Amino acid sequence: MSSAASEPIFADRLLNDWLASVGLGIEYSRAEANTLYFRDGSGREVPVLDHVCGFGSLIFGHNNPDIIEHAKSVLDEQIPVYVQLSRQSHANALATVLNAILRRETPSGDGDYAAIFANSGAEAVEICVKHAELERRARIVRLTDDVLRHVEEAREAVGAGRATVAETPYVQVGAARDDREKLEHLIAEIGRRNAELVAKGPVHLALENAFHGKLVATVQLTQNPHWRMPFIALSSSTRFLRADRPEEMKGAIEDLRESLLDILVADGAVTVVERDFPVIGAFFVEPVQGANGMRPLTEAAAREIRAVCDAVGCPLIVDEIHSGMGRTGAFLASSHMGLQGDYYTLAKSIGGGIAKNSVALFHQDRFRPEFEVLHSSTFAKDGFSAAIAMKVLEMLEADDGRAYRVAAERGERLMEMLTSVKADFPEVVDAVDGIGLMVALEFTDQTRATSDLIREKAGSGMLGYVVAGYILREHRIRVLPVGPAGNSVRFEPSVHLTDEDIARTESALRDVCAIIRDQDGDRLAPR
Ligand SMILES: Cc1ncc(COP(=O)(O)O)c(C/N=C/c2cc(O)cc(-c3ccccn3)n2)c1O
Repeated sequence: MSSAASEPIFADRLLNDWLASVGLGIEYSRAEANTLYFRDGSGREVPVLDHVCGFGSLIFGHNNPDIIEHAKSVLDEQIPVYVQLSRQSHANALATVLNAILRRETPSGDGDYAAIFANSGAEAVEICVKHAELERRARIVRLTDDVLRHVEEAREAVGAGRATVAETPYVQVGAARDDREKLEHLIAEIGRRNAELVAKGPVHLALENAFHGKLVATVQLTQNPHWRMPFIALSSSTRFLRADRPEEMKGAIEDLRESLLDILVADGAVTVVERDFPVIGAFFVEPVQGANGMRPLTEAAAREIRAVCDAVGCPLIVDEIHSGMGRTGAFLASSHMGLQGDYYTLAKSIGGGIAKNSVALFHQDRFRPEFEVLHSSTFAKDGFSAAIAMKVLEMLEADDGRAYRVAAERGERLMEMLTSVKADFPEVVDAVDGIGLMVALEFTDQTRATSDLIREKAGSGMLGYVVAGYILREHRIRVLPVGPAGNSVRFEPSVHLTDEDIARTESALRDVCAIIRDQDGDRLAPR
């Protein structure tokens, strides 16, 4: 395999060709704070304002000097990085700091979350899928043990002549007429049906336009069909629900309801009863939807989702991988809307922009200790990423949480600017949304635009990428679309965002909005 430049291409051939086609095929050579640098044809360093910031994984910016210094110091000390299956007190030290923060930021404030560390956000979510299944299976075992005990009681009662089996139970389970005199056939039919139900996997709940990762289980929790459908046969199914339609949520729960058959003896009669079966494994929720225009949940939706999980008995998993770690002006975005989780996931900025790390946190009332040895991975909980995570938490919590206040204030300035652009271009900007430094601007539907280029790119979901290529080329600012829609641009810079950065961004956005307003699409054409 070789490219026109005669060098062999073994990685990213398709991706790099596509990036070049939309004007994003830049190779960066240096990165610091909110700035990326690339070298132009004459070798000169060209600065680019970065609003993508590692898809929101750089709350303290690229190569933050304090984090880099800490990394160098721990490496110079030759800390043990990989010492699996030994006492690694740094894990509990990190979990202790996280618990103190969760006690402050969760609505119940009753803290005590067990921590399982991993290597990526999706792995943290996969861990939640696995732990939720442990919980669900434990509920199923309690139910099936009850049924086994009741079957023995029925056998004993009928055998001793203390109970009889009328017609109804046989009809209930559809037993054949000639089998209706034999209790054993009733028991066998109940056992067969229950075994079928137990053998089925769980159904998971998530919100429409959810993004929870792209591993085998998590890609089924990510609604984008382009990423999810090719692998749908590999994992449990998900019911995607609208957070703003509580009645629909309730209807979906009813629609998914399954019953386990049980057999009871009362007043000399054997009866068959139906018992709720735990089909739903968990409800996965992003407090701010990264792939859905950075839309935050409302407090009402947070209450509804909590009520659904309480009614169903499944864990509510708050996925803070994108929204957490201070990005929205609080450690947890869910603290803004009072969303109380049973599990929490964190990743991205916990790595300080230089390490890979993630964590799943399980409320002690639900945590199953055996899980600590059921899930593992070679690089998880390593000494280096833990040291970096401790430094990041220290920086976030410093000066009574100054970083959160800075994120909130910078986010307000950014949102003010976006709102003013929307006000001046009502026919071009459909929405601006988000919290803190997790915001997005969505364009109006351009699929019927008069400009051929704008219409075609909007129709293929590529308008946001072409706009990003234009802004990069003409304004030296890096933005990317949000999620599958593609007709939006996301802003998730670090706390180092300056007023000048915001002014430059405004100028670039007004330029693009004027192009779209005037349908001057050819100016957007990648060069
Ligand atoms: C809430 C949430 N839960 C789990 C994950 C998965 O974390 P990892 O990427 O660390 O596995 C993410 C990470 N987000 C990645 C992401 C979020 C997003 O909105 C778009 C894209 C993306 C990626 C490639 C191309 C286009 N878009 N990627 C997340 O935001």
